[in-house]
Amino acid sequence: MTPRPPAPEGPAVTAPTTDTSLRTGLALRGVTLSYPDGENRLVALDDVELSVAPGEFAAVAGPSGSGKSSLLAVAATLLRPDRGEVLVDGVDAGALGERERTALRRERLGIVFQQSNLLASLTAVEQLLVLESVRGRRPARARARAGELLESVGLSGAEQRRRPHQLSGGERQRVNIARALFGSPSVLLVDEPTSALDHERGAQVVELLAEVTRTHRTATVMVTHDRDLLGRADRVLEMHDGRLSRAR
Ligand SMILES: Nc1ncnc2c1ncn2[C@@H]1O[C@H](COP(=O)(O)OP(=O)(O)OP(=O)(O)O)[C@@H](O)[C@H]1O
Repeated sequence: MTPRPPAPEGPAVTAPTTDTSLRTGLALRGVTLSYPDGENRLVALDDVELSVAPGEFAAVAGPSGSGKSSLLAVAATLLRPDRGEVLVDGVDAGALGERERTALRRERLGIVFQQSNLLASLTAVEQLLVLESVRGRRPARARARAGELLESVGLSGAEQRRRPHQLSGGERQRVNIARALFGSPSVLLVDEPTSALDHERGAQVVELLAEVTRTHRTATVMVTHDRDLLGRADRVLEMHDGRLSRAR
């Protein structure tokens, strides 16, 4: 009997999906997620299908408790689904070990959380540069890129030198977006970006997200319960009891 060649090593990067629509951007296929609930389990995501292409801005709306944050946590590879696949640029996150998943997250995902999690003691530009100690880009280059990114989200040189408490809620959210873009992610995941903002500031942040999706070619998913903010999205999806359907 002829011995078989050894199986290729390493993450699923070496074995991308054959479906070309899933090779770039984000895809969730048949994703089901449940949480323990007493004797039973509460189904938070029920057979969810979602593909978002590079340069596409998808918004997910839905009432409180419908599963929006769970969707983002699974897409961010922070929670493993019970069933189904999460593909980032064609890489199946479920096939990766913990370390490789962390690397995937760092290299390909940008995440903007609902609560601004900026570090109180750092200026806006330092919020981005602190990530650099992990990535090892040359300091002068990193500083220049951080400055450019912050400028592109509308923060002047003076604002870039301020600490979070010296910035408005909208400005802090802009820093969060610039920080998420700093690693040049393929996928941008945004959780309720406007919950701490008034309507006008909220609309400006969503406009910015639409713009960065175009210029950075990210596959962007924003979840929100604010229906007034959906106009700028290329596609709107509706979440209800863990099921995702297209609204427009
Ligand atoms: N860690 C957990 N353990 C148990 N149940 C959970 C957990 N996290 C969420 N749930 C439940 O799962 C369902 C979906 O919650 P999820 O937070 O994803 O909804 P959501 O649409 O983001 O809600 P909101 O808009 O209020 O943030 C809810 O019924 C919630 O109570």
